[in-house]
Formats: sequence, structure tokens, C-alpha cells
Amino acid sequence: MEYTVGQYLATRLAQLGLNHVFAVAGDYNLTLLDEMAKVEDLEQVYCCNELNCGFAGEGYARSRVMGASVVTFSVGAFSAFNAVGGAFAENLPLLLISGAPNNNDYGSGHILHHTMGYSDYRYQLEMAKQITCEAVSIAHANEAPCLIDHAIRSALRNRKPAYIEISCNIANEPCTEPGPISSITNSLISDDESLKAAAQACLEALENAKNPVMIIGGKIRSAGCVISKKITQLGKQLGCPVATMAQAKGLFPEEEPEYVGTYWGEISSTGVEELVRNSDCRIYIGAVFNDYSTVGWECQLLDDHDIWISTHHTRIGKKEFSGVYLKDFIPVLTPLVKKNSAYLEQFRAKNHAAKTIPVAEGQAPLTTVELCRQIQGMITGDTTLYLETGDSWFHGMHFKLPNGARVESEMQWGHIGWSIPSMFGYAVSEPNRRNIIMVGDGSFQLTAQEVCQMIRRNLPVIIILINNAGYTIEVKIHDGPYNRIKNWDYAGLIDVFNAEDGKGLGIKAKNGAELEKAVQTALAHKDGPTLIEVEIDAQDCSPDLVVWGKKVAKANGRAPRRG
Ligand SMILES: Cc1ncc(Cn2nnc(CCOP(=O)(O)OP(=O)(O)O)c2C)c(N)n1
Ligand SMILES: [Mg+2]
Repeated sequence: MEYTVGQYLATRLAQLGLNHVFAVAGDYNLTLLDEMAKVEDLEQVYCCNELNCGFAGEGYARSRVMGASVVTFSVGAFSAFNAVGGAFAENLPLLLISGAPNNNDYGSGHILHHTMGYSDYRYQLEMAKQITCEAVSIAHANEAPCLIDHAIRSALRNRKPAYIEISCNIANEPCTEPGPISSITNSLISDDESLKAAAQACLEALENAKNPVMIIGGKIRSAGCVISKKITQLGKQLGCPVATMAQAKGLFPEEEPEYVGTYWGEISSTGVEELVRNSDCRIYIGAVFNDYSTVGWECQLLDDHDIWISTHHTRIGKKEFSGVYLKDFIPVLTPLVKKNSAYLEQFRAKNHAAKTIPVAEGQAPLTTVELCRQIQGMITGDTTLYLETGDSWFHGMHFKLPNGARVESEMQWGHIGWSIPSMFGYAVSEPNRRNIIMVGDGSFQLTAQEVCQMIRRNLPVIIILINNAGYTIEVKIHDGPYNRIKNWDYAGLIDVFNAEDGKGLGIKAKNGAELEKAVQTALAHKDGPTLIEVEIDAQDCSPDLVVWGKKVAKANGRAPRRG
């Protein structure tokens, strides 16, 4: 088979197991899209705009080995960059591919459309270098295979986005045939000596610990399900209490007896903050300590007794072991550790079991308590629940997840509106899961149009839209007129997106009885999305958000350092 640059790129993506690539057309990428379309098994999925296209690729990367989004130069790529920044912050391998100027124009002094209006077009590559682990520019066909492989390999090894721009007149130029994909997927291996030394140091630390506790953080998400399973085995082998940080909700099976709940400082699950604070050996795995996850820096931070295992290095007490990769370290450590379940038994004896939530009166105005009680009833082992930035984060922490259920959030980047396009990309990859989004009205207004793509592809995503008349999470941090928003008829929007042939459903629910009915309709509706717009009083929010909001406001309001 004769290969062109576009076909080489598409073949590499197909070899990695991608069946879809997200795109928005633009005259710098049309030939590239034509060439990529010639490769079987790699369907092009078109989005409404490049921000959503980037987030769709990010959502796909939450389900597959990576995601890929194709945009046009500058006017497309600049929008997509926000999603690329999010993928970087969330450790997700998204490949952003941009069309680029004709290679004859470089150095010509030509002013081109869709550029900044001067003749040096390298600014986009320089910008991409700041938000990816690798950024390459392809202006000659003979260098394409090597640069494409290098960018993809870097993204996979670093679990970070990468960037490829291809001159528009190169995409259909002939190039060599791709070799075995293993040259790209083979991962770095840990330094053997450091691996053994880290395991030994860890065992000594655990030997001396009376009350070890394992805390799982959000970096594990991008390490993939295989690692999650290995971490579960370690937790069970150790027999100690296991907590998940907010970003890692769902990354440890919650039906396991070792699971104790969410560790989120003062708003942790009952008894968990005290359990972590009183531990004499905290084993953090993939933990991310930022101002939000530490509730304004008021959480237990790393100390000399702690073990911190991250994706690329490990710190045990005062010793650093770089080049010890999580994927290698956990399987080496697990068979060596001794069970130490005394601390877990102590915790269980205090019986922190959550209280049952009573069913609200059916005609009473809907509350977040009743809403969450009903959402809990929707969650099954094949559910993926997206929690959008907002009060949804805090309610989401209290759901009990049956084994197999997944939660996705974006707590490091926190771009409101992320959940709609990211779930679109995720659902393209996983159409048969029960895909549910919990999203606020404020967030929804940023990226709502991607619901029309869910309609176009008959994806049965269930969108629980919380209409609480504004930016409640911001109100609880710091209120002002800027937190009020123009109301929409959110449920009515579905008719707009349906146009003549769509199968989306839009339902309003203002009390428990209407919500019950809407949920049953949504669960039965399989050939399109269902948006359930729930009316919630603006003052009704998670008590955890009120506590968290005050602490974050305090951290934001620290006086400037003098001198
Ligand atoms: C792109 C982007 N722009 C602004 C913000 C700041 N922000 N964070 N949360 C919000 C409000 C979220 O409001 P909703 O989605 O309605 O959520 P809740 O009312 O809290 O349920 C803003 C405006 C942000 N996080 N991301
Ligand atoms: Mg809101």
C-alpha cells in the first residue's frame, strides 16, 4: 500500500486501538482529513467547535489509550489549546493535530489568513510547547514518520498531550510505511536497583508502622485500569484502611472492606480525616496536593513518615527513588507486604456507616438531598458518572459506587463546561455504559452545543442539569453580581438541537415525583440523550461546599508577602 503522511498518522492511531478521531474542518486541514479518512477503522467524528473537539478527545483518552483531535491553524488550535491545557493538568494523552500553512510560504514573507497577520507562523508551535510534553512541526514528508512516532510515543510515556502540525500541502505526500506499533507503545522500565531499594525501604517503613493508611490520588486515573487493579491488590494485601482523594473517586472499588471513603480534609467522609491525621504511615499513591484538594492548604501534607508513590518516582520517608515507575513498583511490592488490619478494625468498630436518606414528599420542591438520593438509585456497575466543576463535585463524593462504576472529574483544570464535550468523546468510545453527567446551569452554558452531537450519534447520555440560578460554587467562595446568570429553557433546548429528526429528550422536574418519572424515562430512552433540568433553590447546596468555599476564599485572600 502507498502511504501518505495523513495515512501514516491515521494508521498509527488505528494501530493504537483508536476507532475515532474528533475534528473540526478548516482549509488548512481538509487534505489531511481526506487522507486520514482513507484508513479503515478510524472514523472521523465532527464537533461544533474546537474547544469541544479538544475536550471530546480528552474524554476519549479517559476510555482508550489516547484521544486525538484535528483542528485548523490558529483560529482552531487556539480554542483547542484550552482543552489541551486541561489534558495536561489531568495527565491525559490527547494528541492535538493542526493543519498548518503551505510549506512554500515559510520564509516567503507572505501574510496568510487565519494567522496573526505577520509572516512568521512558528508562534503556534511555540505555544503548543508550553502545554504539551512534545510539539512537532511537519513541513517535509520524509521527516513525518519519525516526528509522528516521536510525538505519540512521548504522549503515551508521559501520559500528557502532544502536538503535531502538518503543512497543508504535505498531508497527501507519499511517505514510508509504518512499522510495528511496539516501537511506540513499549514503555520505559524502572531502574532495577532503585526498584529493589525502594521496595526494601517501603517494607521497613511499613514494618515500623502501627497505623498505616493508603490514600489514592487523581494521578492514578491516567495510569489506566490495569494499574488501578494492581493498587486494589496492594490495598487488600496490606489490609489497611484505603481512602480516595476527591480527584480519585471511584479508583478503588468501594465495595471492598478496606475502603473507608473520601479523604478531603475537613470535608472528608465521616471519620476519615481523623484516621489520616492519626496515622503513623500514610501511603499516598498518585496524590495531587493543590489548594482545592487540600481545602485551602489545611489538609495533612507530606511528612517524613509518609510514603509517596507517583507515576514516575517514589519517595519513602526522607529517601527519593527516581526512575521507579508506579506500574513496576506496585507489583513488586504487593507480594512482599505483611497484612496489618488493626487500624481498619479500629475504624470499623466506630461504625461510621452513612444514614439512609428518607424519600422526600413527592410534591415538595426538589432539594439536592432528594436529587442525590435518586441519582444514587441510578448508579450501577456499568455506570460512568461525570461530575462537572461546581456543587456537583461535593454531592458526587457521597455516592456509594458499586464495583465497576466509574467517576470522571476534572478537578485540577476545572474548566466549567468540560463535562458535556468530554462525556461526548467518552460515550463515543463507551456507548454501552450508563453514562450520566451531573452539571450545573453555569457550566452547561459554555459548551451546550455538543449535546447536538450526542443527538446526531444517538448516544443515550443522561444529563442531570442543576438549574440553581447561577454560579453557586463561586457564591460560596466569594459572592457578587457576576455570579448571577441569564436563565435558559435548558430542557427546551433539546427541541432546538433535535431539529427535524433528532431523538433527544428534554424534561423539567421541580419535585421528587416528577424527577422519579423523568429518571425512569431517561433510563428507558436508548436512541438519544435525555436532559433532565432540575429546579433547585439557589441557597440549597452541599454543606461541604460551604465549608470548602470559606477555606478556599481564605487561601485566595492571603495578604501579599511584604519585602
Ligand atoms: C472556563 C472557566 N471559566 C470560569 C470558571 C470559574 N467558575 N468556576 N465555577 C463557576 C460556576 C459554576 O456554576 P454551575 O455550573 O452553575 O455550578 P453550581 O451552581 O455550583 O452547581 C465558575 C464561573 C471556571 N472554573 N472555568
Ligand atoms: Mg449553578
